[in-house]
Amino acid sequence: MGREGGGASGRGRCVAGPGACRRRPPVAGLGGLGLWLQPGMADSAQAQKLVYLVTGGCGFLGEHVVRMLLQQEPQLRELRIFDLHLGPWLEELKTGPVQVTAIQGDVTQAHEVAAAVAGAHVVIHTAGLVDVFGKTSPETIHEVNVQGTRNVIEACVQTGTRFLVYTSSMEVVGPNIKGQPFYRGNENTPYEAVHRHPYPCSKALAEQLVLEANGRKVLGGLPLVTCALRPTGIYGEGHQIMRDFYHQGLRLGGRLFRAIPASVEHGRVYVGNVAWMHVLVARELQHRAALMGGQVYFCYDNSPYKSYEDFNMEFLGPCGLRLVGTRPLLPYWLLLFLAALNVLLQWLLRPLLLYAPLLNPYTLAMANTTFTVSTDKARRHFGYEPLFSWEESRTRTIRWVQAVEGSAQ
Ligand SMILES: NC(=O)c1ccc[n+]([C@@H]2O[C@H](COP(=O)([O-])OP(=O)(O)OC[C@H]3O[C@@H](n4cnc5c(N)ncnc54)[C@H](O)[C@@H]3O)[C@@H](O)[C@H]2O)c1
Ligand SMILES: C[C@@H](CO)CCC[C@@H](C)[C@H]1CC[C@H]2[C@@H]3[C@H](O)C=C4C[C@@H](O)CC[C@]4(C)[C@H]3CC[C@]12C
Repeated sequence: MGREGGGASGRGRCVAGPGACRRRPPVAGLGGLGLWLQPGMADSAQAQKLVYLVTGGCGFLGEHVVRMLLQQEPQLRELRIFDLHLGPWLEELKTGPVQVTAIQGDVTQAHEVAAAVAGAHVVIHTAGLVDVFGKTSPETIHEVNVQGTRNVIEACVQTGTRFLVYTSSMEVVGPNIKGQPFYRGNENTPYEAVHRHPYPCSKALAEQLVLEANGRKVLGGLPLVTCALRPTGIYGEGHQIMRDFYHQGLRLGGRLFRAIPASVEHGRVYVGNVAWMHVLVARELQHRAALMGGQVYFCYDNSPYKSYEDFNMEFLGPCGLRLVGTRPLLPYWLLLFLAALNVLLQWLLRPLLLYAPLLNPYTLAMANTTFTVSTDKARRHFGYEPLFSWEESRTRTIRWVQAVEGSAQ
């Protein structure tokens, strides 16, 4: 089978700045948080021989990947979790049959990365700075997302690790700076991937590095096999932005005000399915290197196509919030003005405090531009089917928001 590339390749331009097998379903409910409980549920009948490293393993997605690996990867012998900030929840994982090694480290430090990678069979690189709110400088975003990824690749080459899965992003493709819609497109849909914001620029550069590294000889002479997963907007247990919207709604007396037309579709995917896709890709990359090496895959599931705000209401609605208005309450030009004002305020206040509201010109453009995917490439290449139905994903997320509510009282 030939390479699938072309259209939404994401090898776009940055115009500014440096820069199938379904196994046991995860067990629900961790202290009411809806996170998964049981560590080390790997099937003991199969040989446990592989060492996996998850960078960013304590982040929103990373934690789900870690728990999913422990539940769904029978070949796992040791799981290394590498993160700048280690979570206390890691302790509970250490009692299971799989050796869990927590490594506090920084991806920008090549020697720390190399030490963590040495001896690992597979690296899942999810660590990154996700910042579209101006909290971090463009230089730092570039350093962590691009140089950090370069360090991971070099560590694989130097230490002989052959399989690398990179968590990329839909933003590698778009929405682009022209705000052109990408309507239910796939990995081959033509689209002008041109970015200006530091975050998508950094993800695009990092993804390119990962894909170009496919086939490089690692220590021992065998080829490195890489691929990149591009989630759309991830939601689910632990999603900070959902939490922010929820608290904003509570502050506004249980209301959120519609700012985006209901007709603008924004792609969303459940975190459990994104984690499952990572586990499956990591496993199948070892058997289907010729087909999967150097490929990109959008992360998808059966979550409905909706606007960003309407989608959030699927969870926030049952938790008592209401979205006011069937149309945006403010005209777009006024929203844009407020977004620009926020940028000015952020700049003025910077010496005193960090002002980083959800609304800025970039987030407004993101939310206001249709970007949805419809693809079956992951199913065709490595048998991916979502592990969680939409109903399950929704229920789990609602339960988690309700627990956030409980803990806030
Ligand atoms: N959240 C989304 O909607 C989304 C969508 C598409 C892609 N992604 C990608 O998924 C990955 C994970 O995103 P997330 O939403 O879980 O973000 P997150 O911030 O929750 O997790 C990122 C993790 O990386 C760690 N990290 C940051 N800098 C590091 C460094 N220098 N060294 C080591 N670890 C470091 C953080 O401590 C954190 O635990 C990112 O690469 C992001 O670009 C996220
Ligand atoms: C104008 C506001 C009125 O309610 C709504 C602002 C919403 C924004 C804060 C979010 C809209 C789209 C989101 C992004 C998208 O889902 C995909 C992303 C890719 C990923 O790699 C990182 C997260 C994000 C950039 C995500 C961030 C939040 C939005 C911009």
